[in-house]
Amino acid sequence: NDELTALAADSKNWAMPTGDYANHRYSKLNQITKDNVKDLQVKWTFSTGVLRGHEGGPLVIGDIMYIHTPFPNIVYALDLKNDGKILWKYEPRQDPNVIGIMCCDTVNRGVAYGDGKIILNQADTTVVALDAKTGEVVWSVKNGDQIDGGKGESGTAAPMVVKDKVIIGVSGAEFGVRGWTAAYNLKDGSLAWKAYSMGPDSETLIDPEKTTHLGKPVGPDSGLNTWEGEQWKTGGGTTWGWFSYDPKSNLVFYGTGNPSTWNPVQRPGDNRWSMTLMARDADTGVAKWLYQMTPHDEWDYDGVNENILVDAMEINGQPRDVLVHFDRNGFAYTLDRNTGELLVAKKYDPKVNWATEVVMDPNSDQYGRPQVVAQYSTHQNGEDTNTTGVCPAALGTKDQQPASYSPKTGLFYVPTNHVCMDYEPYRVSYTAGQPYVGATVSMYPAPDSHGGMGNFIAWDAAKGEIVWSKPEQFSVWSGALATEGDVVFYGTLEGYIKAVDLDGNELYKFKTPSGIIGNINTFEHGGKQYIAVLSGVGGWAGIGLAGGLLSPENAAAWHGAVDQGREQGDEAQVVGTAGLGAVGGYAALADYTTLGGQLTVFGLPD
Ligand SMILES: O=C(O)c1cc(C(=O)O)c2c(n1)C(=O)C(=O)c1cc(C(=O)O)[nH]c1-2
Repeated sequence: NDELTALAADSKNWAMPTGDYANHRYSKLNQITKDNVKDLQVKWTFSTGVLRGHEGGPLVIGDIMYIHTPFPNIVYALDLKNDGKILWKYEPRQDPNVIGIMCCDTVNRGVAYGDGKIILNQADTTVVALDAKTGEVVWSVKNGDQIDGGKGESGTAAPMVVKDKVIIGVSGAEFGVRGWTAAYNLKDGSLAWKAYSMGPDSETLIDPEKTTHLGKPVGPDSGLNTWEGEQWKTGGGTTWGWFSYDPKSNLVFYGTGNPSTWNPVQRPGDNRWSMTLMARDADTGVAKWLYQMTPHDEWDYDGVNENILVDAMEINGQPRDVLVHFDRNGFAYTLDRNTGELLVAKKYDPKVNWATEVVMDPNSDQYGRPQVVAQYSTHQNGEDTNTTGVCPAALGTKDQQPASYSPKTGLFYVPTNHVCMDYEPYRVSYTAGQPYVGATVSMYPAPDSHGGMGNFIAWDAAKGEIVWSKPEQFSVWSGALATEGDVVFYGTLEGYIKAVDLDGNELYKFKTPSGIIGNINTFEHGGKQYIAVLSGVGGWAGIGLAGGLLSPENAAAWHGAVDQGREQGDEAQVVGTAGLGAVGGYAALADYTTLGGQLTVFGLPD
């Protein structure tokens, strides 16, 4: 999309949720520098009027800022010439029952702009195009199934506009949804293509001869033959993360999530193509290459995290056009993005213990596969056995919180989790629209470390090495921003926005009204650079606060809803394992912050 490419290239704007097609989240703006960032002041604020977790961040196009909220997914257009005066507001009417089928809070990761329209992917999976000037509905399509009597599909992912299409993902692997990605025509919302994560080739848009996995054709019905019977029909592999796009190859990149259920004993096989990086032609949806990072997942290590595209990265003395992906499973992958060749796969947290390594020898029959440590194999330990001390926890060394890449330093700045877990699989039966989880999880800070649950790190993706690591008390659940002013920003679950220098030294912090799980953005208006962020604690890590689950009564209700069919334990155990294990792990957050959606805009003194 030429208009969008031009808008994104002008650093005054923040025209796409991901900053640019390459997902760099880097800005060439350089008025705010490592020397003056300590002087930052709050310029104006805006309450969204909505509680619960605020993910994503504002878009800025010219004089207008667009922000969105979690359910009910309100969109505001704010006037930058007038301290955020409301130009228009759009509030969709949605069935509130959708709240009950969202696994990890009622989040939404942002709206996209294209062709004079703002595209919203609603919780109930309706996709709406709004006139960017007036907020009027231009078109609206029902993307997923119906909530009542449906399969449990919901929407949280940010759309990406590519050429004349908008790419949309789906959530619901905790409900046995079979994941897919759809492309709609930007003009009128008609469906251009839809590609399932598993199933027959005609539905996965996989060409048995031309689509490759680690350089080899995948062969017929590869999305069927690593499943038992019809299990692929409830196979998970949802697509709720970030998209990236390379105009040179016309490929769209994204990852697929966990196979359903979380109980691995119940679904033998590699469960292709869950946990897979996918490169698809933007016009047709046909897959060029696939790479499954975690065959037969046993830990809920969804593969949906962002793919950051870097041109001509020097690897072993050779320039390669790469894709860099920090997976939930604790390995950071560097691949040739044109061929899917695996170049680097290294742990980005030294505590990762479920696998020793990813095999890099193309001649080995284990090529590309993580080498699982038997002690941490929840499958080998079996149903109703608690596998303890697995690192990372189910929410991964990194979850949805996107990293940033600085072309200036050649390094990645990565918000991470430093959390381990106990995981006990149990048998579940599938009922459409009902939870299909199949494991009880509890989480805690990585043992024998700094005691905190997060680190903010700098990563060298050519070498596969941590350059520096800054400990944080809680997981860093916000997206990072790197800038040409040699400052890197991120937010914390307690609510701080923090600025660090290129060595990770803290230069500035400010406590916003609620925990930050949004992504930090920057823009220029009236000749001045600003920093903008949404506060509003929640997401999976903050579900105890967002879902009100910190009391035994509420936790039991939630636990009962999500872990249906499971016997309840004592009160402490119920709270500890509620919210799919996050409530107990992040309980101390309640000492620092509480709910509230707010935008804060920072700038230098006049
Ligand atoms: O499997 C799914 O469909 C699905 C959906 C979502 C979501 O849409 O938010 C999350 C997850 N899984 C998930 O595994 C996860 O860790 C997670 C964290 C968050 C969040 O926003 O904090 N969402 C989700």
